[in-house]
Amino acid sequence: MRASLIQIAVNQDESVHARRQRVASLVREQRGADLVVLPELWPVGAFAYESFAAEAEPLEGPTFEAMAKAAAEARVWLHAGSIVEREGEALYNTSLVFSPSGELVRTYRKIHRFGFDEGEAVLMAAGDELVTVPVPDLPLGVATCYDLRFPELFRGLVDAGALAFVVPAGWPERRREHWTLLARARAVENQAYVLACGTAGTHAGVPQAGHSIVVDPWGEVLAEAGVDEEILTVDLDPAKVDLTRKQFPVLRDRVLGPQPPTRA
Ligand SMILES: O=C(O)CCC(=O)C(=O)O
Repeated sequence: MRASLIQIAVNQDESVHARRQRVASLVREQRGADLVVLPELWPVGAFAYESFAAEAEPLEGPTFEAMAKAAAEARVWLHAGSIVEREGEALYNTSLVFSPSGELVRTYRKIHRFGFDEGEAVLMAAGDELVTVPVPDLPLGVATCYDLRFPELFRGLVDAGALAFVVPAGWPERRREHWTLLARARAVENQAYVLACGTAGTHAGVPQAGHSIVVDPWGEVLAEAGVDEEILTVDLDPAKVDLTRKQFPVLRDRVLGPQPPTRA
């Protein structure tokens, strides 16, 4: 299974509309991949809090339209990162996942909002549902950015059958070491692939970490981006998850939680 992570530069000198067009064409260029992943809140910028309300979209708004079309044209599973979703008065940080026919198959509303008593934590409502995506051979568990700091969410996704985690983010440069360390930790402790796709550039005065990263179920880094816009393309072997879990069956030794489902 071939995956492409598109680490988009999110700078405020590009309009949301122009970025949407540009990203749609980058997705179309990934034809031949099985899975394409985009970062968190790439239309508006994860730290552009002052623009959240103005750029909020209904679920089936302009980003949905552009990404559904791009997924169908490229014939890929597309984790289209997240948008500021408006439902009634509430805003959510909502990820959209499309099938290769361009059908919206899953949405995920970020559960852990970042900012403590500011920013996203006060402007957005929290999701409350774990979400997995039935990609053939490699079921995905999804999480968003700050969620990476909460291992219980990932354990829940393993219990729901995830063999790989997709984590779109807009992680800031000043905590880049945490980003790569936590991505590897989630892979090692759950014996699963981690595909963590961040943003490049600077918006709202916050330089982004870049360094999108793909980690295998043994914790080896398969690919890691630099700080600029970049596309990472990696080949994943779903059998490696089963093999790692069989050869070093640490998940079987869990005392405090349920056993993950066994696969034939
Ligand atoms: O946890 C962090 O250090 C960054 C999280 C973040 O930027 C976010 O969730 O938007």
